[in-house]
Amino acid sequence: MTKQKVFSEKQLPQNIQSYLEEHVDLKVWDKSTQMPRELLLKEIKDVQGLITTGSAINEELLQQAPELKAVSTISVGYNHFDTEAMRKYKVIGTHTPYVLDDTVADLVMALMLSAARRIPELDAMTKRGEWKKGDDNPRFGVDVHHKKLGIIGMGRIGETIAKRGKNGFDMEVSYFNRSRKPEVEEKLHIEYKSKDDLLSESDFIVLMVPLSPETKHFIGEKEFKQMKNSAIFINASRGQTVDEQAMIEALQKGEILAAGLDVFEQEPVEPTNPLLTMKNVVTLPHIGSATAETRNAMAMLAAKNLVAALTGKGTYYSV
Ligand SMILES: NC(=O)c1ccc[n+]([C@@H]2O[C@H](COP(=O)([O-])OP(=O)(O)OC[C@H]3O[C@@H](n4cnc5c(N)ncnc54)[C@H](O)[C@@H]3O)[C@@H](O)[C@H]2O)c1
Repeated sequence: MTKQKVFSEKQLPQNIQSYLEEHVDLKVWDKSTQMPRELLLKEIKDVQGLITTGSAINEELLQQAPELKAVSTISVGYNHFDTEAMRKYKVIGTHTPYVLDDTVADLVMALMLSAARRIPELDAMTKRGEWKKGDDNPRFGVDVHHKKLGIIGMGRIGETIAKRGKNGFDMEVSYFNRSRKPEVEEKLHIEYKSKDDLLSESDFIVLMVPLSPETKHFIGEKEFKQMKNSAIFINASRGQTVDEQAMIEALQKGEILAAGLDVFEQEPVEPTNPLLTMKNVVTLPHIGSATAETRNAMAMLAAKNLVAALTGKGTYYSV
């Protein structure tokens, strides 16, 4: 039987490429740079499967891929999928939940600690040779342990962060979510709060909702004003869940103390973005799941998802 054609717009580790080659006729974009859209549109004309990381899977693309049956993203967020258009064209979408939860939660803790203890700012100061003997008050940060942690979005990753906050740092953890999670409340001894209460009472606010029309600018001017002036805000979800201009103003006006950001409204972030020059903002280039082990696990899951979706054998995580 002839193998189905699959295109991967991302280079894959050798073991995953070998796995795919056993099952499908694989072609890979062999450069480490982002594949230009027009080339992707050419490559997908006669394929049944596509492996992607963030390209828009929309009507424009689907129209040009008459044989496409499944698209597998190496990510858990799938806001780049136009799910309605994919349903219309009968194209299955798959993603990679669970395998990255601990890695993203670790990064969120790193952002909390870095912002609270001013790690990047003081690391840079130390390396500039500006560490002088004397009073160290100017280098004081704030504690993380025993503080109030409010998590917005108590899903797979939110729960993993709650566990770390509660068990690792003795924090008082509360959450806001679309639906209450009594089993998680009981298991982790955490409390459900309204969005308003969570925003006004938490010392650390972590945003972990998926990006959707409903969550675009989920945190904006009103929400920043509700936060304590001492609050530290962390976003590791998607840049557009936050009104970035409102966040910049909140930081400039001292309405919140600091922020830790893995994601931005525009990625890569523009070099002129005011957030990049603020000492009380920790900035990262969207590396939530970026460890060798986890990216490998995500790529393998994406490969298995795609093979299962194309062959109808086995299970896959559909979006
Ligand atoms: N920074 C990174 O590299 C990185 C890595 C992985 C995931 N993410 C982002 O994190 C998101 C969450 O991942 P997850 O695996 O925990 O997803 P999940 O689906 O398990 O959890 C999301 C939670 O948000 C809740 N939610 C959705 N809309 C809501 C709303 N309007 N109001 C309140 N709650 C709402 C859901 O009920 C769910 O409990 C992903 O969609 C992705 O965008 C970022």
